[in-house]
Amino acid sequence: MKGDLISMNSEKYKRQYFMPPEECLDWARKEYITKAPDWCSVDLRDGNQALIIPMSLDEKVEFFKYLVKVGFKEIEVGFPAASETEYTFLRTLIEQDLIPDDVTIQVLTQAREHIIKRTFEALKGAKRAIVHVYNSTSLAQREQVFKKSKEEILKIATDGAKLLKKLADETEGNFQFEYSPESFTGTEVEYALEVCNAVLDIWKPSPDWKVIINLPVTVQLSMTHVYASQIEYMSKHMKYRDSVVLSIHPHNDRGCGVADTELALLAGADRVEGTLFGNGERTGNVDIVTVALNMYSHGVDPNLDFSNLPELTKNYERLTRMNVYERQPYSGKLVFAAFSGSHQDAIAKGMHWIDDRHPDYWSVPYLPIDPKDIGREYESDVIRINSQSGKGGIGYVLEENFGFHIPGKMREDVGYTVKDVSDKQHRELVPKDILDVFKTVYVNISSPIALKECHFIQKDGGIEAEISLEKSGVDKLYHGRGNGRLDAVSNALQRHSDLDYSIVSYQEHALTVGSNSKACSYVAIQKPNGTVVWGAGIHEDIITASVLALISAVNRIQ
Ligand SMILES: CC(=O)SCCNC(=O)CCNC(=O)[C@H](O)C(C)(C)COP(=O)(O)OP(=O)(O)OC[C@H]1O[C@@H](n2cnc3c(N)ncnc32)[C@H](O)[C@@H]1OP(=O)(O)O
Ligand SMILES: CC(C)C(=O)C(=O)O
Ligand SMILES: [Mg+2]
Repeated sequence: MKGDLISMNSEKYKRQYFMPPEECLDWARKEYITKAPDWCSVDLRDGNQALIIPMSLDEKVEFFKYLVKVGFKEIEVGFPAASETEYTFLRTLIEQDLIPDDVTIQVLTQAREHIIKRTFEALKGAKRAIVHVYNSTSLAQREQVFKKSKEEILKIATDGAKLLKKLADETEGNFQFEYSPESFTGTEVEYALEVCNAVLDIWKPSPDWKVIINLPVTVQLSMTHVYASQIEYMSKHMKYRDSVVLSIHPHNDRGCGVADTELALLAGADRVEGTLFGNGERTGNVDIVTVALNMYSHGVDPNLDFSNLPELTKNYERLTRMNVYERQPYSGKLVFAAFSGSHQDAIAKGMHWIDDRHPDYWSVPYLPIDPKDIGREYESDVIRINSQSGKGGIGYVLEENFGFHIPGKMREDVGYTVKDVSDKQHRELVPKDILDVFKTVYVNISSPIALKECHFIQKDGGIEAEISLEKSGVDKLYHGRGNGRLDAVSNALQRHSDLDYSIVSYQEHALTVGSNSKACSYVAIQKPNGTVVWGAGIHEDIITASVLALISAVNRIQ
């Protein structure tokens, strides 16, 4: 029942897409994408046309170079008839010989005579180019924008195709053609096929001169399986199929750009047009970084190099004035970050498992790929500490950054201490903060008792300790005897005070990070009521480190 306050009304909507006329579900039986498609970046065209401030000439040149560096072999560089900058950019690429031999540029034009002519003018001197022509074919565009019949819309496409052929014949250069029935997802599938086949009949492609037919998700109107079925239908029924590169161009209106791309590849698509980080009209074009790295995580080489994704992200943000969302797959600042304790624990154990067993494949819980492969750092990107964190993650930070191998039981104690600081201060703690907390609370604690000196002699099969301690500004000597040095010191301490405890844990190791000449010891003492208190000591001398750890624990009792 609709209440007075509800102003949304789903009844005003109906589905605007068209299912293919026969069942097309072969794609559903395929499990994963087994080889990289041909990639075409449309950052400099579709991405650029969606920016608040389109890129300047210099910015486009710089962006083009990054796309080449990433490994794109086809790059849609613009809509040369759109503006002076677009035109000049294309001329700059050609005249300054900025296009590598293994890269083909692509330009977009509407199927309108003067725009196609202007496009060919802009292409003069290009050794090679893909000329991409489009017109809208959807029911909505036919009825509302063009007010033309199906036959008239088909004629726009075929007239455009004829003009491309004519001008390409008259212009020096190696031209490949691409046709897009724009707004394909709102077009009756059989009609889209008829238009594409009519264009192909004009171009008459061959295996040596293939034509690209691009079936865009201009606007995402359906669930992903519908698009997959549409692509499968088009692939099965398209004429000259062996001479056609079947391309897709998903947008992301329903948030399914990546899913559409992946299922369309299963359904027979050969080529993907998209952008870095999913920039593009409205909700964007498909994010090629995500599709490529999804493939990579399945063990398939995407043929694109994202090994320094943080740098690419930074340059992209600078040049487009857009922000990459923190949770954008692979590239977002937080996408490898684990704040929560159980995730951190599993990641830390997984990383040790990888290190210890040296497996030749990656498998770490919560990390679908190795962050290092794309230039991310475990230390700063993965384990991040706040009040949701746990002993595993906090111990991992202290170990990886500062070399402390804190005993398992002590980790729990340190974990609660550290997360409590984050909780009270209501902020994330960086590794240096965590080190500060650890040192302030546990290490070389010298109040109320401070160690001044300590000497040992071996006597009558045991060890005698003489320790000089300062308490309340007064130095005093204490003597004790035990089986070992620590035992002797502990007995000295207990004989001359009202302290009552027993040592229940002792561990030590060399500190290999930061200072390689120091040792760290950890001591746990237990009071008669069962309470366990930990202390740590750091010193050049391993014995002194252990005495400092004991005194730290004793001081923490008081
Ligand atoms: C889905 C996409 O991303 S498609 C790419 C869209 N990108 C852009 O449009 C960016 C660049 N575009 C431009 O700079 C301009 O639109 C231009 C230079 C191409 C054309 O500008 P203008 O001549 O001012 O016309 P405008 O863009 O308003 O186009 C409207 C006319 O083109 C027609 N038209 C639009 N697309 C097409 C097409 N693909 N084929 C044929 N005619 C078309 C419209 O029906 C309309 O015709 P009308 O004048 O008879 O009413
Ligand atoms: C020009 C076409 C391919 C386009 O950008 C779209 O349909 O989204
Ligand atoms: Mg588009």
